[in-house]
Amino acid sequence: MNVLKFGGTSVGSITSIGTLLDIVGREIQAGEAPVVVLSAMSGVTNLLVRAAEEAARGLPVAGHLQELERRHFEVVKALLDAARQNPVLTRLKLLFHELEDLLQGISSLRELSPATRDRVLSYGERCSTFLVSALAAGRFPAALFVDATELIRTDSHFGQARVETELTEQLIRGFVAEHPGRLLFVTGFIARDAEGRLTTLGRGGSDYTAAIFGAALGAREIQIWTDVNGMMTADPRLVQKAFSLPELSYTEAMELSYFGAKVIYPPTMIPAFLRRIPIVIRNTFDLDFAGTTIRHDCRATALPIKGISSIDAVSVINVEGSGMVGKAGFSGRLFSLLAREQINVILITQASSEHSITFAVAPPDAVRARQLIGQEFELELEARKLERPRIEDGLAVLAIVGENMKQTPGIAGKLFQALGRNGVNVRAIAQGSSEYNISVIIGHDDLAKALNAVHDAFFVALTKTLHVFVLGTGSIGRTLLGQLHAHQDFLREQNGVQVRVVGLSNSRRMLIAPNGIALDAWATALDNGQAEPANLEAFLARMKQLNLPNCVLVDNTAAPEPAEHYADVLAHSISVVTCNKIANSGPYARYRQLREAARQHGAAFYYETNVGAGLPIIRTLRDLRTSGDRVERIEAILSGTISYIFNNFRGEASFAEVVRRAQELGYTEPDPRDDLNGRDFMRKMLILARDAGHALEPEDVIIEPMLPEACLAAPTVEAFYAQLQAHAAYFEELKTRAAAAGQVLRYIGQLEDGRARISLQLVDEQHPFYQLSGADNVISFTTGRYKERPLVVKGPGAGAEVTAAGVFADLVNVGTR
Ligand SMILES: NC(=O)C1=CN([C@@H]2O[C@H](COP(=O)(O)OP(=O)(O)OC[C@H]3O[C@@H](n4cnc5c(N)ncnc54)[C@H](O)[C@@H]3O)[C@@H](O)[C@H]2O)C=CC1
Ligand SMILES: N[C@@H](CC=O)C(=O)O
Ligand code: NA
Repeated sequence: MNVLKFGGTSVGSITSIGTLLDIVGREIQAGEAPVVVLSAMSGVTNLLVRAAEEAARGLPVAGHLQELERRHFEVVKALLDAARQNPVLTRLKLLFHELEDLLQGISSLRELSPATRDRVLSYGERCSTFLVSALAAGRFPAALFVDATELIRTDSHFGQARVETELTEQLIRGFVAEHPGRLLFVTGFIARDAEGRLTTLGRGGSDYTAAIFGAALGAREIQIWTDVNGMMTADPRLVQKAFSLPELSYTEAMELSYFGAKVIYPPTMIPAFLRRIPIVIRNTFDLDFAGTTIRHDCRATALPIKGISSIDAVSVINVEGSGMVGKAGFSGRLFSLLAREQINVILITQASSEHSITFAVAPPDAVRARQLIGQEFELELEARKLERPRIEDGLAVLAIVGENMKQTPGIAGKLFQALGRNGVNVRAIAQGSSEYNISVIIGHDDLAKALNAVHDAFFVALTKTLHVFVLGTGSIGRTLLGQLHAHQDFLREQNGVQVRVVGLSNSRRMLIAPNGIALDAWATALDNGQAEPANLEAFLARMKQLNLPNCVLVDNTAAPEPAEHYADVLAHSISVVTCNKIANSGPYARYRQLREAARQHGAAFYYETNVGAGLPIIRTLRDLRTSGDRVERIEAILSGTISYIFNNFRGEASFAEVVRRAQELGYTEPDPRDDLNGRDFMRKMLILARDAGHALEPEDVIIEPMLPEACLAAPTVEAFYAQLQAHAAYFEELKTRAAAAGQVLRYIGQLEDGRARISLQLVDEQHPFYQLSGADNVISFTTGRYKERPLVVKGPGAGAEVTAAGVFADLVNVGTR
């Protein structure tokens, strides 16, 4: 035999009651008649609470009563033949009259005692259960309405009475024995004390009723029919990727439901646990969902945690002072006091110095708790052995739960890493010695971010979502967005990373869409009504305010403004990926500051494309140094543009024409003068020198210009081209001289003994830099280990495709680090 409990939404509407009766019918067909336990219709308990409270204040309650009647009568009229409606409506009317009298009494007395309140609330279950049993009788003649107050005996703790198990079980068994073959429809939530006064089992107590009946009757399983797909890995309203759990142990279910996941009322677990009866949570509105089963013999899973629960509002109280140190019984006094005053303590931590105790309570309890402590510990406070307790508000609890934690090291590490990398400050930590639960107190504003980041960290079989804000949709930005679009499926399947572009800006327009911008339609999206005029400050402020997990800013501009903000962005634990060289090649102090900010706040700062575009140069240099090698000398060609020019300055084409072609091919900086005057190369040499350990400033890099003075002085790009053309003879002469000597022109950077310089050189066939084509870069590292034959990286070092690919790789590295 099974016990089936249906929650408020399952008895809340004409359609759901139809489904409920089908589910009962299926059970009967499958074998035995179940015991059916019902909640009040959805919303009815709240309505009764309001009616009782308003009656106690002398307010009129007729409206509430009418609403109650309407909800129930509507179902009777829709689901019962006209001929059979009358007796049902009459009996319901009778119940409503009783309720009305009761409310009138409350109103005259202007008083609502807990006992009376319980009586008022009981009408919810009594009406719904009578109603459903009457509807069922047409289809199942064995249907019988059972008022659980006849069978469940409790103490007199109104509002949350404690069940007298032995007596209750006897009564239930006796009743069932007297009614063989009947299909019982039992009121949930309500019971009675020894004096015959009505009591209730606490909010959500209908689940408990089902478990009590299940345990008394030795049910095969207790089914809790609700409106969600069982217990989930996290609150699905906050974590989109939360998924339903197929199985849980009683302890896990208890831990998850104490914190937030209101799918099942925690005390329900106890009778089921004691008799080892599985509890199956099913969804009345999704019959295909197989359910979450809570049982003692769960199958082993590889996942170290089962779920993440949360309480979104708590206050923390800090009690500290020398008076506590080594004082046996101090915490006993403190917590007995709170228990006596019915203040529920959610979480406790005590430092091993015993100098302070921190505990969390629901915000409405905080001030009272502080007052009580003030009274109880008055002497200690006077004697300054205790500080006045401090209350901190605006906090939340996040807890990871799972029995597997016990056997798995590194769980706490993973939790704190996910929190740390997302800049979530942990205010207090508690781990039960049972190791089923690690709880942390964090800022309420960080809760959604923290839940998602922790969910991504533990449920790695799912994809990790990077929330990306992109600056710049020019040559590189546009190409990057195209590559991300083309490879998003592969990235998700192979790397477990999903890139969600949530912000996009160029110098004209910007758009922020927290659910993501379609990567095949970003250009039109930037032009449509949701987008707005660009404003870098507002863009970055919104990015910080959204506080999304695994967040990355990608800078594909050549502008100085974004670089001004990197340190602040990193300080918000938002990673930065950039192909813009400005931040790394400005003052050395800023170069240091960015690394420090990234390190301190767990963010990544990746800029592989700052040197040699997609070629692995920054990474190679870092690997050399982290593995203990010492860079003695760097020799490099790092301007793709100039490389292209010298490789193609042949035949008829003038120097100016070749420069123009380099620009058209996307090798140059947005302003090609930055390439030809050596500034772009200087930035790269400076970044390399710094990454190699030298604290150089921009002016320390010596640039031997390769252009005549007039070209360098050109005030505009067009004037620049005109000057190049005007100096055609100069460049021809350079070319002829080189050819005559069997040499080629190369613009080469060198770093040795901490000194960096860039110069125009003529090299012959013997030189390793002789053989280059296209926009090739080449870099040779002479190091302690690569001494005789240097380590050389060579290949295309400019161009939109290779650069965007380098940015892409950096982004994936943020996701998989
Ligand atoms: N072309 C190449 O081979 C390589 C380029 N890079 C770097 O890539 C970066 C971008 O180059 P391109 O795409 O060629 O430039 P681009 O001129 O084509 O595009 C720049 C984009 O940045 C936007 N922008 C400018 N200021 C902005 C601001 N304050 N806020 C938001 N957006 C802003 C512009 O509207 C434009 O969409 C440069 O920093 C360059 O040094 C790095 C390695 C190789
Ligand atoms: N304009 C640059 C592009 C790469 O940084 C170059 O020509 O090398
Ligand atoms: Na690179």
